[in-house]
Amino acid sequence: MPKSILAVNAGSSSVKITFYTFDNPPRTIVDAAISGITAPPSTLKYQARGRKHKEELKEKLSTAQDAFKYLLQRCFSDPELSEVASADDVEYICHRVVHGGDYCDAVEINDETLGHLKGLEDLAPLHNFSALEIVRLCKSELPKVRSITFFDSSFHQTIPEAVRTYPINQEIAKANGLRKYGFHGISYSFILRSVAQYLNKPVEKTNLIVMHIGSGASICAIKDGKSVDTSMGLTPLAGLPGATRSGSIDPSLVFHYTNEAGKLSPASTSEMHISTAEDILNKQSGWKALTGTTDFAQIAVPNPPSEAHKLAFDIFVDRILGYIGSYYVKLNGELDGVVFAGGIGEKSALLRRTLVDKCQCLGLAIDDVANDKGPGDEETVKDISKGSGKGPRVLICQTNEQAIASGEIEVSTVVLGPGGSADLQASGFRQ
Ligand SMILES: Nc1ncnc2c1ncn2[C@@H]1O[C@H](COP(=O)(O)OP(=O)(O)O)[C@@H](O)[C@H]1O
Ligand SMILES: CC(=O)OP(=O)(O)O
Ligand SMILES: [Mg+2]
Repeated sequence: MPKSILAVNAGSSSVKITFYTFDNPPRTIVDAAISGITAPPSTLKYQARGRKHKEELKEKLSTAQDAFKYLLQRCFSDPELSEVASADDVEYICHRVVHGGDYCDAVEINDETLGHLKGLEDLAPLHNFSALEIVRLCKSELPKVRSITFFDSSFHQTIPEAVRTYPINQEIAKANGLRKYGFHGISYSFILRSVAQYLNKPVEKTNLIVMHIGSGASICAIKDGKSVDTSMGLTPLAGLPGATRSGSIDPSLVFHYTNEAGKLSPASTSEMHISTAEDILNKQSGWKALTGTTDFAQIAVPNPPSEAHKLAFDIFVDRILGYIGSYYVKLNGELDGVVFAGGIGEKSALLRRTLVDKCQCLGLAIDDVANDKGPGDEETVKDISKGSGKGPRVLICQTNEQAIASGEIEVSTVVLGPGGSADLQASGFRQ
């Protein structure tokens, strides 16, 4: 029987997996996701062969690894999916890894690349550790299957030097790799391709401001099909606030928060060295600190349950507007569209309307009916702009980071060969 490709996306609050056929082009066999890992009970979404299923899970899945094991078992034990019954049916596992340092391309996992990636774990404390734990699990429990890692940061290698450089001592900056990397690049790559196709424009002539806003939130300015700026930085902490992240703050705040903040966190292990300050800003801030919930669906409501919920909403709107204004100027006002994506961007009509109403001076306008309805299940891109087509479009894109494995997006030079015969050496994987 032909083998399959498994794609894994470990986000900060969710794990999503998709099995694809190893064909050209690949077809989806099954999509399964667990969300709400940081706000139990977790929810399972499962979709295969036209069957759709959603359930609240009784099992306590508090880590990405537990969620991944659960999802894998669920797919392998589905009697209707004979083509993915065990690890023997899988040719490759494609992992989304958030921080890839200077890697421009995907890499195949071996002892050397795994060692290199381990060195980057501290730079994405909510992500790389979990993703690499899944990589390690696959290595030990599915040893015959080759693992390929794709990086969120690769898409942003085109950011100009003046934008990616922090104004600090450059010897120290270069020695320690201290620069803006940017993340959510696998998603931005998928969105760029999908939106360019939708607008009937060549990718290399497409100019967009894209928001990927979920538990982690970022925004990206894309000029002529290339990332020219993005709100996240050295780590995914910079820029917009998120479910548990503060986003950008005055760096000096760390020294005034508490004199304990510089110490290593009690949660630090020999695997992960994160300071109390990093723990507070990454895991104990954002919506959780302001309102007690990490679920933005409880915040983005017409009548917020408390002043704190309203404040959280207003803060998010304020920070996003700041970036839209800045990126509009950086793109010289030459904009094909503003795109909403990610869990919040795709689902919150209220946030989209509030933001677009405040961007009228940029020529943006929203169609309330289309906005309230949102995209249909099979609709990757939906136009929610008001008006005849003049001015930048306002779009929703249902992003798909697992599509890294489908070969449809150009995260790197990697091409999974036709008919399932991938030649890793020739196709640009570093081994
Ligand atoms: N209807 C909704 N309105 C507003 N926010 C929502 C809604 N549904 C889900 N969300 C938000 O989307 C987040 C998940 O986004 P997602 O991009 O899937 O997660 P991750 O960052 O883990 O990849 C949830 O934590 C929740 O805050
Ligand atoms: C980079 C990042 O924050 O990812 P996620 O939104 O999946 O947590
Ligand atoms: Mg995500």
